[in-house]
Amino acid sequence: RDREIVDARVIVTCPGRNFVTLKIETRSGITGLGDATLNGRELAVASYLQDHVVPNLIGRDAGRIEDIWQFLYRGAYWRRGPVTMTAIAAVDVALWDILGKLAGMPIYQLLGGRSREGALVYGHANGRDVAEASDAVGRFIEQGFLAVRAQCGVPGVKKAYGISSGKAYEPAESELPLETVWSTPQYLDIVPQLFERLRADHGNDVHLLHDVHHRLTPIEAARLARSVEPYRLFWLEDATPAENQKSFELIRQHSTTPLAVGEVFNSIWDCKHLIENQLIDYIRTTIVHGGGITHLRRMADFAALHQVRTGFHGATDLSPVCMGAALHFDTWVPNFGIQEYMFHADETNEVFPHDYAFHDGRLHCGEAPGHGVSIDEKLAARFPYSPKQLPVARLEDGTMWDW
Ligand SMILES: O=NC(=O)[C@@H](O)[C@H](O)[C@H](O)CO
Ligand SMILES: [Co+2]
Repeated sequence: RDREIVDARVIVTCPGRNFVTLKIETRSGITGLGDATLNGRELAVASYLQDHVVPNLIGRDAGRIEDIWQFLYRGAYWRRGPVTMTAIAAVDVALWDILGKLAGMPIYQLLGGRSREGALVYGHANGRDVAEASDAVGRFIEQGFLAVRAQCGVPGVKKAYGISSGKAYEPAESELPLETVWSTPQYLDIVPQLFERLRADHGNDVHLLHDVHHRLTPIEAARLARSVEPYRLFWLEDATPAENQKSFELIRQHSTTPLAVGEVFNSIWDCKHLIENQLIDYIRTTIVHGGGITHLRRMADFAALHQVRTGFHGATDLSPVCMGAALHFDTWVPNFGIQEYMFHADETNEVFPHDYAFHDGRLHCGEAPGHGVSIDEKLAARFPYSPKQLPVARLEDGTMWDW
């Protein structure tokens, strides 16, 4: 009876950017938190939880994590999709958090214990041109990062993905989507120049990553992957949209550049073909959008069978609650690859006190029971939701493209 769920509340707050958080409370007073943030579609998940999931939670045993996952996945009837799986993830992570507090153990211990000291992370360096991007990479190396993602502006393209020139990068910056214009030919020319310069300026030891962000066709992606081979990237991410998982065969045929994909996936079915045919090297699907710890454990174990490693998405639109849970997962998972780490805004960190910490190029989860992240609800209430959507991209002739 102590573990009976007596309350579950959805908290929408905007400290620096919008976040949706689910707080589940048990009869014993122990509470758990789950991130439910879906950038640009936050209120859809808030309503899915508030109106359709929470009524199903009251009265259940918080310890029945798997059964609640199966109930919410199969019981929704309309299976999968980012809204459903983000809502399920929020419940799942909150229940793992409660279990940790009941057991007096950090979540990594519940999963099977520590497999490493800290999670290798990569930071986001960007610049309007190659020189500015190289300076930004240098600053991350000075901060102790062992891995850095580098993005640079594309001549003739305003507001290309990933370019914030200095301030923190927050793509969902307008109430309705910002329309950007995209040019592939210019991009295919500048990226190899960027990495040639980065290797010349910073040497071969630092791990360098790049995010194509879905903007190439498979053969263009194959060409880019081959053209950056001399610079030995840690990975080339989202090289082409992956609804057609087979399209990655074309990239694989032409290059040994490691490939990462999956931040927009929400279940194992989105990447089963990619993984079992070893078309990728890292799976990016993360806990908040991929159905929580319960489902990500299945995905990671399946990936391990095919020597595919994890590379969790970790942008600022995934809250510290997700980062906390992700780091416990990263600490346990045997086939760990790397963890994306963008700095949250100060207000975000104040609303979500946490015990993870960065040092020696790695993020270290804390030892607190559960995932170690809490929420200051009074402070959260001072940041009302502010409608924001992600940009869109069109080609120069107006054709709708991928951002
Ligand atoms: O690899 N990281 C990314 O691609 C992110 O910057 C995504 O554009 C945002 O999280 C979308 O909300
Ligand atoms: Co990405």
